[in-house]
Amino acid sequence: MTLLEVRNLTKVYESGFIRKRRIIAVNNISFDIKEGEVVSLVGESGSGKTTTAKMILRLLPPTSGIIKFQGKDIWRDIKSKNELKAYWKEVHAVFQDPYASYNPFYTVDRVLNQALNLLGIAPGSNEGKKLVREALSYVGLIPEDVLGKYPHQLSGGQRQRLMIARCWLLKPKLILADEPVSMIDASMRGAIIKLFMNLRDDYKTSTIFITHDMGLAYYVSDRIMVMYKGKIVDIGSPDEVIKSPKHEYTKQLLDSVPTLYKKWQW
Ligand SMILES: Nc1ncnc2c1ncn2[C@@H]1O[C@H](COP(=O)(O)OP(=O)(O)OP(=O)(O)O)[C@@H](O)[C@H]1O
Repeated sequence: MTLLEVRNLTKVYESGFIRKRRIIAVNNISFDIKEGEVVSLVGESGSGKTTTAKMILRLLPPTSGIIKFQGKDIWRDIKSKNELKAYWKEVHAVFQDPYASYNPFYTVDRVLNQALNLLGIAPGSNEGKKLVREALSYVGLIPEDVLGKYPHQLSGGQRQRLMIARCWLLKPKLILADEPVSMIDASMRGAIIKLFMNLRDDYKTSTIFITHDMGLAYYVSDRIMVMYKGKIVDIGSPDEVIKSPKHEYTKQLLDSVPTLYKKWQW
């Protein structure tokens, strides 16, 4: 089943008052994401990946084009704050820097409590406490190690695990993960990626992985989309993209990945 449809999506940024400068960050891209599918959006810095994610997350309006989630045009049909909240429960973001997702003045419990509130469950209730314990256990965290702590008291890996625990509570249909392991200790990366795979296997959660790392994309994705200067220049299964890349840029990306054929260690 198709979950997300992106059609002819374009974003043009304009800057400057007197001499207007136009940057075509995303240039007429179209793709679908199916239920339970893990798709990587791979490209160099400035290729338009984050701009694409922000439009899908309904944080940034497109210049033109349509984004449909479960058949609903997210920019036309979502009108009220409540509808937007419901959308963000279904389409959830996990960002590159887990520290930025936390408010330094509050303990980390808040990110889980906010999720419980979204679900209409009181955080202090027995059900709320039980769910938090289950969520932490799902991501391999011991409650006593993290609850009541401030974000700076946890490691980057622990902070990102907590963001995935939040996903476990909300059970979104689609996760947009923007470079989710690039700021995490190399030894921890495989374990964090595995948690996204577990969500896919256990709950059919679809994921869009935004990354510049073709090696990572190869091992985690059902499909890879290569983005270059705002356009999707290659799209297909990892083997298709790697064995018969269509665009010169994809070939260059592949040349720069010497460890691609080394299996990821989970
Ligand atoms: N708010 C903005 N105003 C003007 N130009 C912008 C803005 N945000 C992004 N851009 C430009 O749009 C283009 C695409 O940027 P975007 O952040 O989407 O790329 P990216 O592939 O996500 O890069 P990175 O991997 O570095 O995050 C770049 O040329 C960038 O400079």
